[in-house]
This record gives sequence, C-alpha cells and structure tokens, in this order.
Amino acid sequence: MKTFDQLYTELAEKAASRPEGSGTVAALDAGVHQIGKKIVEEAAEVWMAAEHESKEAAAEEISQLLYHLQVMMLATDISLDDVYRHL
Ligand SMILES: N=c1c2ncn([C@@H]3O[C@H](COP(=O)(O)OP(=O)(O)OP(=O)(O)O)[C@@H](O)[C@H]3O)c2ncn1[C@@H]1O[C@H](COP(=O)(O)O)[C@@H](O)[C@H]1O
Repeated sequence: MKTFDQLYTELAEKAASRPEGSGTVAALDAGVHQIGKKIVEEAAEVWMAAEHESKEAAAEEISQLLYHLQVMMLATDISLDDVYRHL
C-alpha cells in the first residue's frame, strides 16, 4: 500500500532512471495524447464501476485513474505542489 505522494515519488524516479520493463516509462514515451486517452478510458471505468459494480471494483478503478493522472503530471512537468496549490 502507498500514498498518492509516495506513488508520485516512485514514478518520478522511474521517469529519471528509465528501468527496463517499466509501464510508466512506456506510457511517458507514448506521449501526452496517449496518456490523455488512457485518462479518459480510466475515468469511464471509474464511472461504470461506481454505478454498476462493487465498492472494491470502484476503488481499484479510482487507483488506476490516479496513477494515469500522475503519469500525465510527469509528462507535463507538473509537480504535486503545482496541483495542491489549487485544492
Ligand atoms: N499503480 C499503478 C497502476 N495503476 C494502473 N496501472 C496501469 O494502468 C493500466 C490499467 O489498465 P486496465 O486495467 O484498464 O487494463 P488494460 O486496458 O488491459 O491495460 P492496457 O492494455 O492499457 O495496458 C495497466 O496498463 C496498468 O499497468 C498502473 N501501472 C503501474 N502502477 C504502479 O506504478 C509503479 C511503477 O510501475 P512501472 O512503471 O510499471 O514499474 C508501481 O508501483 C506500480 O504498482
């Protein structure tokens, strides 16, 4: 289990060190357009799970959406503080 901030730190390290087999590195290489499509897809899956599936399924889809949002943050050089200052 990890927090939002811990995941961001982990993904930032992956983006910098580019380890073999990292899905994050592959997503970053695919670019903002593909990351954006993934965010829309995952957002729809959150909606469907929340409306038609279990609480557990919805929570899992939300975690995936948060992951892809963080990938977009890294792809666009947006830090946690850049986001948090708007909360
Ligand atoms: N938390 C996540 C995470 N959540 C979601 N995903 C990715 O989001 C996608 C979820 O897709 P779906 O379930 O919709 O399945 P899918 O449509 O078949 O997926 P794709 O065909 O698009 O790959 C998968 O590609 C997952 O790999 C994640 N990938 C990685 N992480 C974490 O990120 C960290 C770094 O991962 P790597 O960069 O892969 O080492 C690790 O701690 C991982 O646990």
